[in-house]
Amino acid sequence: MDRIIRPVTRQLLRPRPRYPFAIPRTAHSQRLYSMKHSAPQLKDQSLFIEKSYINGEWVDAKSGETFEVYDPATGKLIGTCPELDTSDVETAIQAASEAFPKFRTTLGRERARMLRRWYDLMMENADDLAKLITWENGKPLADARGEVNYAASFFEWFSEEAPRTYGDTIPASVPGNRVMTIKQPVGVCGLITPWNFPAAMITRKIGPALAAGCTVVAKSPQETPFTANAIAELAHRAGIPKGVVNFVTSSKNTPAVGELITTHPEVRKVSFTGSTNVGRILGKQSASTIKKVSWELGGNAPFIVFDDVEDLDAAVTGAINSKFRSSGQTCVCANRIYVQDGVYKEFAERFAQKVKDFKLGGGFEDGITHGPVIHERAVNKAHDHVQDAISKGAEIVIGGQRATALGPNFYHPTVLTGMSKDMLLASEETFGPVAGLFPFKTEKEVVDLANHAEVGLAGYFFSGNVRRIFRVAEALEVGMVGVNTGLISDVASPFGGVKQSGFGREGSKYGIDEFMTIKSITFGGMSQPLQE
Ligand SMILES: NC(=O)c1ccc[n+]([C@@H]2O[C@H](COP(=O)([O-])OP(=O)(O)OC[C@H]3O[C@@H](n4cnc5c(N)ncnc54)[C@H](O)[C@@H]3O)[C@@H](O)[C@H]2O)c1
Ligand SMILES: O=CCCC(=O)O
Repeated sequence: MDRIIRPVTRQLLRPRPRYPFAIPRTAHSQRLYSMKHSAPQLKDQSLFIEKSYINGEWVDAKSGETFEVYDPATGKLIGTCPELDTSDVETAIQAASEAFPKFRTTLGRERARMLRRWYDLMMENADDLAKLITWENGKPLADARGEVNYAASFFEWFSEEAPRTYGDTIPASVPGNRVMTIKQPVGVCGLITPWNFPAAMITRKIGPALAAGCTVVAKSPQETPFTANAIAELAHRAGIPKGVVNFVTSSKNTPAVGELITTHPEVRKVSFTGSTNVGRILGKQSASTIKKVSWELGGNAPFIVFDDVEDLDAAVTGAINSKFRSSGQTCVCANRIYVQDGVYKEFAERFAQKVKDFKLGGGFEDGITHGPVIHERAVNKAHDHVQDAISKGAEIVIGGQRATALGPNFYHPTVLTGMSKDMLLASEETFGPVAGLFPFKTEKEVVDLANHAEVGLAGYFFSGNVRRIFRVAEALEVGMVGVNTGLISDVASPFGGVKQSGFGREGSKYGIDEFMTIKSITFGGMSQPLQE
């Protein structure tokens, strides 16, 4: 893959894709971008932006400080982004706050059109967005393309929800009263998201926020700010009014920026996706001003295969999809794979065979099925889980080592058998390409094991018995269950967890409610007789 930026002059001469109305362009897109780094060849190189987006402008940190972002596959510098501090983010919050009174009064239909334009622009620029995702996150290009579709689907979906934020009329229990409710936008929202889905985690929050009539300050992850910035540029081109969406970047200042967002009185809602530990900190901070909050936190998903599975190959494929998607770095990845005694051996053989066929490498290389993990700490965590399991009696079927020849962030996809509940992998989210297969005997035993976790995001099982399907789906302590499938992510389906995986639901018909409040209006003296 040619990863050298085209000569700037050719870029400027090239006709730009036009949207069927005048696209406002930022100063950024006129300027010559830096030639100092190698980069994938984007069709529209002006989507690669080393700035933050505040009040409709691309800006630097007032301090002039920046932080560096590296390609996890090659270790090469991608570029730099502004190291915003609290005074910069205060400006973003003020911009969102000033934009709110006007934006909240726009018609749902107008907001629908804005979101639809943003969706269309994401789809028009899908190849470039996918390249940016692969570049800074490492996932294979085909997966990145899938993420762009998924991410854009939240704008499409919530463009359809925006005009339909209905209230109720409610029969009062007080004589003469009439009660109705209206739904109103909660206000300025602070959104904080992780690197594992550089596009989708952001759009899953901004889509419903804007549909509801809120304005936002989104803090993008320090590992993957460039995808977020490209999405911000598309917001600009889609005509989202200035101040309505603000994208801020920070690395070492993140805790201070997070504290500002979660304690600022003008911010009325915080929605965070990330680890349970950071969620706990943000939760405490948000309590200071009693914000409305949504927490999409860590998982440790059980994946159960019962002896009565109808199609063992489908269960193997489901487990592969669930475990190894994004090299094991999704919050809904299977972390503990429980297989009943009667099919354990056969399942393990077929599962390991599929993993042998994986091709590990840089996400831009042809034929690659799995890329690097995000950084060396992630490799170390995966390896620690493997070493811990081996020291407690597990066996390596395949993998179990760093793939050092490819680079420091690569780990061989690994399958372990003979797992037991005292191993680290049973209680901690690995967030890496390590599959541990745990044998079990009974339904009761496995449901107890599955529920023996502080978190409860997703759970999966394969069974051909309809009574068992209902029993187990209802008994699992998780927010999302996959029955005879390993893939549950869908804009139409409510996404979220229970226990220490957090609360709130994203996507679906429920997602917009996280950004609205219900106001009841009671009318008194309404039961007079008809006038003669
Ligand atoms: N439930 C979900 O929908 C979901 C989705 C994706 C990822 N996750 C979870 O996210 C974790 C992986 O992502 P991660 O390692 O980037 O998580 P993380 O919690 O370290 O970071 C997530 C985001 O929070 C920011 N952050 C970190 N410390 C902060 C602070 N003190 N104040 C404000 N912001 C702060 C980071 O910059 C990043 O943008 C996993 O646990 C995974 O399960 C959950
Ligand atoms: O990593 C968490 C989100 C994954 C998804 O939405 O499928």
